[in-house]
Amino acid sequence: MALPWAIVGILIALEGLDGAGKRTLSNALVAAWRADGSTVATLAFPRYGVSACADLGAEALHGRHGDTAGSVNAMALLWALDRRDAADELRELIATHDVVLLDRYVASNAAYTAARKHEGADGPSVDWIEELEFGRFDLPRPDLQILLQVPVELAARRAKDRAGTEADRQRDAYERDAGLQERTGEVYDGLAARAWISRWTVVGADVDPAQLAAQVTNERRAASGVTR
Ligand SMILES: Nc1ncnc2c1ncn2[C@@H]1O[C@H](COP(=O)(O)OP(=O)(O)O)[C@@H](O)[C@H]1O
Ligand SMILES: Cc1cn([C@H]2C[C@H](O)[C@@H](COP(=O)(O)OP(=O)(O)O)O2)c(=O)[nH]c1=O
Repeated sequence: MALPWAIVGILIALEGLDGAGKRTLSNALVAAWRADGSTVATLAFPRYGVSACADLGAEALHGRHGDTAGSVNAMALLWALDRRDAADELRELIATHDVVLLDRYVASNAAYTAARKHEGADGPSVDWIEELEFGRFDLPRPDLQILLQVPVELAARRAKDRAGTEADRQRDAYERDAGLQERTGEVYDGLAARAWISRWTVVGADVDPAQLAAQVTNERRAASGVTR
């Protein structure tokens, strides 16, 4: 039964290039919020090991499943179907936590799909993703999207170094494609500039996670009138 005083949490998506440091920043934000007494749930997309669509997408990016990876739209559909299957869980998490933090969300699909097609942030692929995921699949809209904006070279170096040290992190087709990463960064900048779907906060590699966490908490409390 839904409680009349059920929490309505804030849904935040963390976005950025491969190797930008999203997972690292996500961990630090979660630690800061929990230390402050907030309840936090996290989900990372693609949901590897949980969603067959996510696993198929990753396998395709490592050369399997014939020409699947060659189809920009087929890849985008796999990532989108993974999220569609997570929609109920997402709604449940939002209803029961102060903060729900997502490591990649719909904007990843918008940015990579547009970049693969050499389109901009106001091009047809971004509209297609919006209609597919927020329209047809009725996914919850984020309240805030955080773009971790780091130089493409830095993100690429980190992704490469990580592939050397972590056994399960061999670079995939997207990570090996420097041009794609460059264009994806440009689309992300454009999505943030046009406040696509929600408000965006753009932070750099030198972001102070504790400060960012406090800023979000203050804004959430101000918006909801919550004093705790
Ligand atoms: N602020 C940072 N300073 C130094 N190294 C970092 C920082 N953030 C991430 N890294 C390192 O860069 C690599 C990629 O970070 P990760 O958080 O896994 O990126 P993403 O999730 O965006 O792909 C990891 O090896 C991580 O340890
Ligand atoms: C979630 C998502 C990821 N992607 C891209 C970003 C990455 O290059 C790639 C895999 O996602 P990523 O989270 O980077 O997985 P990994 O930990 O294996 O690097 O798929 C999309 O194009 N659309 C999406 O919706």
